[in-house]
Amino acid sequence: MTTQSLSTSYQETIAAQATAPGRGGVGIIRVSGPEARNVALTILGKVPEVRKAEYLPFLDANKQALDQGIALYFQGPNSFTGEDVLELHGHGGPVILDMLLKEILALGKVRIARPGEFSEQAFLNDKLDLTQAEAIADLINSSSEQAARCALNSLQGDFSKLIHQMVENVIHLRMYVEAAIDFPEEEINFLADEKLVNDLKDIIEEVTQVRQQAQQGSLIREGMRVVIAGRPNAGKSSLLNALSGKESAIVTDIEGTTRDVLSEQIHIDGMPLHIIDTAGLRESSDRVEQIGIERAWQEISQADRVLLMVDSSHEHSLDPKMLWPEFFEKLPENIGLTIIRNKADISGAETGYTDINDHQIVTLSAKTGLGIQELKQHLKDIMGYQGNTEGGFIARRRHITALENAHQHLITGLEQLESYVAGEILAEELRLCQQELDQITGEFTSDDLLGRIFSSFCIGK
Ligand SMILES: Nc1nc2c(c(=O)[nH]1)N(C=O)[C@@H](CNc1ccc(C(=O)N[C@@H](CCC(=O)O)C(=O)O)cc1)CN2
Ligand SMILES: Nc1nc2c(ncn2[C@@H]2O[C@H](COP(=O)(O)OP(=O)(O)OP(=O)(O)O)[C@@H](O)[C@H]2O)c(=O)[nH]1
Ligand SMILES: [K+]
Repeated sequence: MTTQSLSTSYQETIAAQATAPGRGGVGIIRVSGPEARNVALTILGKVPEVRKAEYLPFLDANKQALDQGIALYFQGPNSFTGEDVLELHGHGGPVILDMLLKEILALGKVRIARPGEFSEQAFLNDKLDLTQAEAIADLINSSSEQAARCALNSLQGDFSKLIHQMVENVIHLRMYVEAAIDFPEEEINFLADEKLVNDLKDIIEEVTQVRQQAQQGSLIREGMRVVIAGRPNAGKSSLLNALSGKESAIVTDIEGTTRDVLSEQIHIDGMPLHIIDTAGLRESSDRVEQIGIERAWQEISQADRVLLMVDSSHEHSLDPKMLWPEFFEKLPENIGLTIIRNKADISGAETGYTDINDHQIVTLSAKTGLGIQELKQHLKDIMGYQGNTEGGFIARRRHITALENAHQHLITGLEQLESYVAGEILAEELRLCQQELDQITGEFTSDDLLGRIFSSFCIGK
């Protein structure tokens, strides 16, 4: 871990195609860094007026026109990256754009950008913090309108603001506690002050709330993994089809139809879900089916939720331990389970949601669609999905982990304070808490982390 205050500006100039590869109406080559000016002088014969679109030929080394396009010039630090930026908006054909990029690289002072490097420059030049840079990638990759709106909220700084607020409060407490330690005669009085305990509890509450919001944000970004498991012919593939609204999986009355894992991404009122259909679980001597069953268990162990599907016209128990003891024993403890009682149309069971002895049960018919709506509602409920993006922001696993760690440091600090009036330990826990929060925005990071984040961006971003 290293603390970063990289105010040093980039020495290198980078270039890449900013628009997606392939044919398009317009294609953009972006150049960022100290050489952007010289590139403009060579390719355009002039440096365009700042932020004013100019229509002019793009020239090769022999002053021959390669394309006739629009150029935009931004003067650092007033640009996306904080460096001088030249944008060449040409005709969007792969050959033309390649020729243009080659011409720029041939000048010898510009190299091709790594994936995410423009955004990395922006981060290193303090144009964006880390959550905002991540939000750009999430905005581009978002698979629903909800996700896009939340990513934009993050990009505009909503998430960062919450983090900064918490950091500020932690710093305030640290100053108080450290002052107390510095005056040993007063220390006990200082630390025994009820206000300190209350302030600490307030911050814990704040972190808890932001963590919940972040969980929503991560759910919106990634989607919950819901695995449908059960015996052959329970109707698992039929349920996948009913939820996805298409005939993704083969449905037959032959047991063991599904042999491999099938996955569909769907949205319920904007909540993204990965629905995973698995091979029916049973003893089998068929090698292919056995592998399918192994894969089913792998999926189950990685699920956010398992839907255990049973045929309600055959199985009457509502208690999974009775219903299927072997399944229940093998199910990892931390994975939530909902029992789906299918084929209500023939069993006559009443459709809808019930919970009995802590077991959550949805009765439905995958064939007729009765009860599907209630299942969707149930899935929203268990994820605490609200469906509005007002103030929502996108979040990643790493943010949640940092918030969890920050929370843990506060809890430990509070315990130490309440049980032992241990000022030194509290001060240390507060310092570690701040460090965790600072990692979220990137005020405190490692090169390793930055590398991992930016390298997952697309090229030209
Ligand atoms: N043509 C083009 N469109 C684009 C981008 C781009 O780089 N080029 N963007 C790339 O992702 C996004 C927009 N992001 C941008 C962010 C900052 C600045 C910029 O010039 N910032 C200056 C001035 C700010 C101001 O006037 O408010 C600055 O920060 O000082 C430009 C684009 C989406 N559309
Ligand atoms: N009556 C009725 N039949 C259903 C219902 N759901 C599924 N079925 C039938 O049950 C049979 C098995 O359905 P599938 O969806 O293939 O079952 P599965 O659990 O995926 O089966 P495997 O792939 O063999 O594990 C088919 O004949 C379906 O038409 C339902 O709600 N009501
Ligand atoms: K089947």
